[in-house]
Amino acid sequence: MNKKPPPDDAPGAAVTATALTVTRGSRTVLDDLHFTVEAGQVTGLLGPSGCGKTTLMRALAGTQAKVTGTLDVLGHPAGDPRLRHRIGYVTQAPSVYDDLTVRQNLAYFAAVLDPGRRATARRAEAVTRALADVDLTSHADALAGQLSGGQRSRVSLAVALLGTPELLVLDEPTVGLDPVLRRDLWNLFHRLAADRGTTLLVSSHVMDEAERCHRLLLMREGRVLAEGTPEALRARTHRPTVEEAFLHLVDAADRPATPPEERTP
Ligand SMILES: Nc1ncnc2c1ncn2[C@@H]1O[C@H](COP(=O)(O)OP(=O)(O)OP(=O)(O)O)[C@@H](O)[C@H]1O
Repeated sequence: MNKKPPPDDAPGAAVTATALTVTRGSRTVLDDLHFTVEAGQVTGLLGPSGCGKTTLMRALAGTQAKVTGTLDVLGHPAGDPRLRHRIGYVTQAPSVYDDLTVRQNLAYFAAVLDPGRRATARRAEAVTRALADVDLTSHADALAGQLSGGQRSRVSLAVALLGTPELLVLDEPTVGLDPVLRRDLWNLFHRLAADRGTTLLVSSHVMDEAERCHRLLLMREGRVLAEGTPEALRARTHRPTVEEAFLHLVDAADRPATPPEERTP
């Protein structure tokens, strides 16, 4: 699994949320969230479908309307134009051009990020590196439209890696991938954190992916149920797996508060 421990001299929080609330339509979809995402670590954002993971990621990337509270990202308010090149956000739907090859897709996005003739060599280098990062070098000349779903989502990830972002926000990047590709991607996430100091926030609704993360944000129904390392969550709940810890926390949250007269002294 290659889950290296985070460095001892971790540089603090890359993201800090205080009273973060988001409404969509008439619904409060994120309700008074307080959490941090530690810099240089892989943080898993886990919770059932519909709990608000995508909404939280959109808020971080600055693409979500009706956000209140404080959301500080790399020292700036979320959505600040200065963050544009410092964050890589990969949505669930791969954003690639089907009629271009993998390399042409990357070259196109590289030209948007780093335009001009003088940057030609730098762009070529960035494209080659991003292709290698996601293990698509051998498919560089294939049309994106002829790739499998997993390969297409890796092209999207490669696009996000072009600008060497400090914060990578990945919305369910391993959905639909076979176990070998899932393992390879998690290894890549850990290499990015360990070798480049990248901060990663990776969402998933598959609880077994939790064990691969340095830290977790467990969400449910628009709230953060728990935050911490997988080890701490297991220890706190006396459960052997994060999945069981999560279910225990859900049950505890659902249990009506014990009336005072029934409490043991
Ligand atoms: N455009 C919208 N208008 C109103 N409500 C929305 C809109 N988009 C999403 N929602 C609601 O917001 C809630 C959170 O959705 P969100 O997509 O953030 O959840 P999620 O945890 O990412 O789910 P999934 O794992 O299925 O992608 C859901 O209850 C959803 O129905």
